[in-house]
Amino acid sequence: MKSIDKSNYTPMMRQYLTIKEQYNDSLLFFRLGDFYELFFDDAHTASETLEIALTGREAGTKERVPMCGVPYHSAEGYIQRLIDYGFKVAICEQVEDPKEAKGIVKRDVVRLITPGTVMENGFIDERTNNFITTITEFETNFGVAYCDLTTGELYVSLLDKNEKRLLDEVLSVQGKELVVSKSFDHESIDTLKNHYGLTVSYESEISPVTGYHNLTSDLIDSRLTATINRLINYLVNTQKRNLEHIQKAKIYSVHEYLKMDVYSKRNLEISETLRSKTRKGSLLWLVDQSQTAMGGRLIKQWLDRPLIDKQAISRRYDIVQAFIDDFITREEIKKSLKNVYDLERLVGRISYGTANARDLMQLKSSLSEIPFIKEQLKTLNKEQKTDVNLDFDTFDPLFDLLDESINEEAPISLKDGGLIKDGFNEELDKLRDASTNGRKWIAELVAKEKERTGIKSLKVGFNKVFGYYIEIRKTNMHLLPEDSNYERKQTLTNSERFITPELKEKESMILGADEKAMSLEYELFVSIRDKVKQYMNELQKLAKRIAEIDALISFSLVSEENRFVRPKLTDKRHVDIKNGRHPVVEKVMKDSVYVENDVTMDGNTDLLLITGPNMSGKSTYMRQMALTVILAQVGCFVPADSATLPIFDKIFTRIGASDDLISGQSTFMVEMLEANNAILNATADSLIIFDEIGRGTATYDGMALAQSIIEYIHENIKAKTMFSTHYHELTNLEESLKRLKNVHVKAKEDNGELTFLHKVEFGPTDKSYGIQVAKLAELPVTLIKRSEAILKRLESNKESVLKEDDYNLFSLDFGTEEETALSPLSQEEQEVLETLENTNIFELTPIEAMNTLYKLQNKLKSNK
Ligand SMILES: Nc1ncnc2c1ncn2[C@@H]1O[C@H](COP(=O)(O)OP(=O)(O)OP(=O)(O)O)[C@@H](O)[C@H]1O
Repeated sequence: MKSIDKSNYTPMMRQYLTIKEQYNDSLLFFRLGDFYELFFDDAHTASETLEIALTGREAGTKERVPMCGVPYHSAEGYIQRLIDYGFKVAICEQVEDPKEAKGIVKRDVVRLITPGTVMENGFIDERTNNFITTITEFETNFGVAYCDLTTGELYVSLLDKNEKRLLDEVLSVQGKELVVSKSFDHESIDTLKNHYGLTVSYESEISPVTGYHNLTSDLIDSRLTATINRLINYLVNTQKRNLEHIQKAKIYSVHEYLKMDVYSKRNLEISETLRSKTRKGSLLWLVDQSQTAMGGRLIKQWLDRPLIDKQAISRRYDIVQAFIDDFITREEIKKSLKNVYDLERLVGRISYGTANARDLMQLKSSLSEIPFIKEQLKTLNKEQKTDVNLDFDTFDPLFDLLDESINEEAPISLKDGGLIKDGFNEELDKLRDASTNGRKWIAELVAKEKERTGIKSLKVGFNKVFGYYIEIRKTNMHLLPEDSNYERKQTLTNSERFITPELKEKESMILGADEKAMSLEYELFVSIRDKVKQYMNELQKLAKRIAEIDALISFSLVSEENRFVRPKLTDKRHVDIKNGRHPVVEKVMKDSVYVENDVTMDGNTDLLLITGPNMSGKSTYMRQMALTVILAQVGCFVPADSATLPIFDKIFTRIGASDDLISGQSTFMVEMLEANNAILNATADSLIIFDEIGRGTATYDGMALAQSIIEYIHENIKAKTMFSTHYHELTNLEESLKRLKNVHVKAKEDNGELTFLHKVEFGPTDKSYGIQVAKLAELPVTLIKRSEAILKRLESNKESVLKEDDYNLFSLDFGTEEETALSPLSQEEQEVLETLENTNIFELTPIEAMNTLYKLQNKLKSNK
């Protein structure tokens, strides 16, 4: 907002402007009575985004100030919408009692809600972490830290100073917000902001914040500490409260995990599908059958960071196997887990001070299951020789405390009573008795007065203006004895309302007791909540253990349901998958059966060159391999009859549609950049998957590039590589490259009808069947015939290159002579012919040729 001369404004507006100056990049929700109001530009933005009316307010100046507002009690939904759009919202409240205010009521921002700092339950997906990330630049490194404020998890790492890796890491975390210093001026920030819509916030301070020293006390490297401090400073400054639940920072290194760049993760559809961006249809969707939100979040984290440590992977296999073998125990634990709530986020809310009585009830319900789960796991460890971590408490005293104190039917509100059980606190019981006795006295009074006056319809009511009253219908007024000590309070159309001194006396006793009880209940509740807080670290540990058990049970369920097998991890560089499947394609196939395929790369084979018709299943075969490796390295079983696999260090993929990772680049350029990335970073322990690399340029260029990339990998990198291509000429490489094998996906042609068999076999394919696929796509018969004729000519030509005079454009036969003779050419038809005449077919790639034909055909169709 431009700087404004405040002197012309009313005092309230001046107060607004002063506060707004400090929150320039946020929408300021300014509390006025029962509304949060927004002014000036904020009002324009909010009214457009929220589709609410834009009004104006007198503010001392000539023109009214633009304004819009939302009721404070329903503000949550509006705030959520703004946060979803990537805005930040500063909540400005009255911070003193208006009755005590001298002049204008003091107001201040009590909290800044940003996409990475939302705590509210309904705002965020319960099965996804809400991470906020930070980057700090050092001489030779980037420090990266991220935190989920709702669960308190905190991670930190040092990366080599490489922009691409930095971008990859930040995108891998899938944070909702990024915090950097204002001076952090790197291209990747623009990419993250503009291309990926990440909210970027600024925090300069990296000196330690008081009270949070323990988070970094284990860190020896001052760069890690500085990185974390920036994040903690930002969180404390925005939340303006104690964030005790943030856990000690966990140091990680990207070298401890299977590396995949963001492009590969997206293309392999690990946590969402490429097209619809939904969870359904992704690998995560398939393997997440967890019972708790914590388990769900952990599976997502695992899929993002598969392991490379054989022992750690095998430990997970052992537990998955144990849960398959002892499915009775698994079912028992599964049933128990259904009653376990999101402990991590509950603890977050307890520490944050926003937990209500229902949250504590959820905690109690969760704790009630823990002793049983622990017993079951103990037996599992003993009988199945597993290594499930049992170093967690069963929290008996905490359970007892919650059980004695919190009312099972407690309301959400903390101020209206009903939170605490009878018998928990003597004083509360007394107050409740007083209130109950008072009410009993009133009930007796009604009976007594009815009897005395003979008025059957006499009743006692209550309203906020004058409390308890006796009500008598006007038609019965003559029955009221003269000596009644009734004092008239209100006359209605049909009745009169009275009070009596005794009634008022009891009333003040009841109301006094109620009020005292409610505030005592609140005090008791807060003190119980504070007691729970003391168990915070232990509860967080419990949450971790439960999440792991839940995730491994999920793997066992998925493995059993989908016929997955335990992989054999080998130290040799062998891949031997028998009857492997693409787990997600198989799962969603309804009418047909997935054709199982082997992947065989023994110690002497590094590259599989895959040929086969379009649509035969080349990409699916390669994706199947990548997903199998990922599943194996997260500790899940894999979709095959048997699988022997090495542990891969990195996966590189270039599959399918063009990606928009690096904006402003052509598909071919992106493809080359990705190929280069793989070539520079892959090792002999990596897996490279290249789908038709080189197809995006002219045939000979593409083929030459594809061949040299294959040769380079074969000679210099020796990574296990799957390379699909339509350049059949490349299959000859098998003769010269010893560690390359041809495989092809089979298809069958009967009387010109093509059937895809999806079966992968050794050897090159004999034909590409491109024209048959075009036929399946129902291109016009005349066009298909013409391409068959051209193909024949090309195939009969030994040099496989058409000479100009082999190919007379004017002999094109798209219709009978009579048809063309009868109708003179329209303008469109004329243009089609001219384009054809002027097109140099020898400069076109097959795809460009298809596109050209498609456009021409559309032109002809539009002419009809
Ligand atoms: N093993 C299989 N069993 C059953 N169906 C399969 C199998 N593999 C692939 N398919 C089906 O065939 C379709 C095409 O597969 P895919 O995209 O892998 O072909 P492609 O050979 O890579 O094609 P193109 O060369 O045109 O890119 C898939 O959508 C899938 O439904």
